[in-house]
Amino acid sequence: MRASMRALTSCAASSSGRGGGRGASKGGRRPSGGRGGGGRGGGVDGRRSGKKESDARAIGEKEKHLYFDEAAIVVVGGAGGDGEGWTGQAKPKVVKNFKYQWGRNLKKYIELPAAEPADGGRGGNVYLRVDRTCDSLLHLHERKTWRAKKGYHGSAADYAAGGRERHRVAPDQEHMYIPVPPGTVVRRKRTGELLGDMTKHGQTLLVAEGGGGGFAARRQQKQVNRRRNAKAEDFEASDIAIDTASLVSSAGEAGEELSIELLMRVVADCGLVGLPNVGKSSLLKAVTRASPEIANYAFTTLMPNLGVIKTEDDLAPTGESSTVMADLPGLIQGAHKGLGLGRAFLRHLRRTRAMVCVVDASGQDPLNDYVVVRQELKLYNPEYVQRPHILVLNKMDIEWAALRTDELMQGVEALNEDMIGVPPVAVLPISAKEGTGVPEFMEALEQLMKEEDARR
Ligand SMILES: Nc1nc2c(ncn2[C@@H]2O[C@H](COP(=O)(O)OP(=O)(O)OP(=O)(O)O)[C@@H](O)[C@H]2O)c(=O)[nH]1
Ligand SMILES: [Mg+2]
Repeated sequence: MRASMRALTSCAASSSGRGGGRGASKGGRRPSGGRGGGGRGGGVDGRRSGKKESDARAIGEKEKHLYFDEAAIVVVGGAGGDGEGWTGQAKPKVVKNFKYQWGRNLKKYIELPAAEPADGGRGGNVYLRVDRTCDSLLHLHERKTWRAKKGYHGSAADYAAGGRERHRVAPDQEHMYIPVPPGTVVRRKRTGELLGDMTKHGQTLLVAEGGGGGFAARRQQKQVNRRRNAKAEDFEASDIAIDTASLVSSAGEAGEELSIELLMRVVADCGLVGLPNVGKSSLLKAVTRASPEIANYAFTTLMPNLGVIKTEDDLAPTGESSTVMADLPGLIQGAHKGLGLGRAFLRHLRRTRAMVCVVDASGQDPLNDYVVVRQELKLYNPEYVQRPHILVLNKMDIEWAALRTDELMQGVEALNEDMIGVPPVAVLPISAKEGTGVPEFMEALEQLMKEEDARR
């Protein structure tokens, strides 16, 4: 598995639909699914009254983490183009007869029949497409409704086909592709029905189909008439316009419209969990090329960071078979109920196969910290504490932490399954800052992932 390093850029909406630059007027609304964060009110709703502020800004830098992994949008397929109305203007075309020779019984000019009115083309479909350079759903908050292009009308058939030839049917419109990050789960908003789970780069999901084009026909021609009328019967009577020249043509169908909810769960092999400020991001930095923000205060990390574990010779530029590690925001007691950043990111562990629990060995009570983290994981999802994990005792460069290593190791052994779930496969004292013990950690992790692969 591979993943690109996290760079906080919102992916460009590579849609081919009309009005790409138009911001939605009502976007930026807080997505449903009510998350905690009661204390940070004011931001979005307060700003909504602000005049023409872009929605991207309305979300506010600080509140990005509330929105980065969920979004609700409306997708609308393009309407079909209308069938061509018979205007009576199309006249038979008079052209020179190239077979004409003087003296032979051939006409000098011949008449070509008038052009048939053309059917409308199909409207564009709306697809979601996984893009690995995309790392959040933030860009979907900038625009609420995603509408694909309308189909060409029958009258534009020859223009749309780009040639001088007259076409009986206008060509189909291009489709719209909305980029989503790997690990996006898509649901129908009203019913919650699962529409797709998108994990692989390039994977597409059709979410709204474009409408069919309208038909065009002339009534006077008997043969055509029978065929055309049969087609036209598929439509409501009110859709069929009969003009003075007794033409039967129909308007294009409306495109499908659907409200969908998108939810992102990062795709990673293992997740880093622990209380805030214990050095999770520092460890990610030490073992991958990722460069997460590191600072000496709680909740430095607000959104998951991903990194690919460096290989020994670092010879895997394609990242094949490398392990992807996710650094998550810090957990606190009550996180399973939504405290801190709570449930918002606990779901990102869903796809991981293994975990790394980091505790600050220089802290007041590292063993208790470890139990708190395991309990929170268990309360959120009992299955989480059944997955294999490595316990990392970090900040061993601090003297008093190093002095109590043995005591901590023994303490861990004494913990029972009720408190921590399955025991750790390894307990490793390291210093993420200075790099001591990091090679051993990488080895243990590689071993663990190999075993996990073998088990599958
Ligand atoms: N002495 C020492 N300090 C460390 C070590 N690892 C991390 N730190 C420091 O601990 C502080 C927190 O580190 P982070 O990596 O940001 O911790 P975190 O767990 O990601 O924190 P949150 O994202 O807030 O949950 C920073 O000041 C680091 O420099 C270590 O091995 N030794
Ligand atoms: Mg961090």
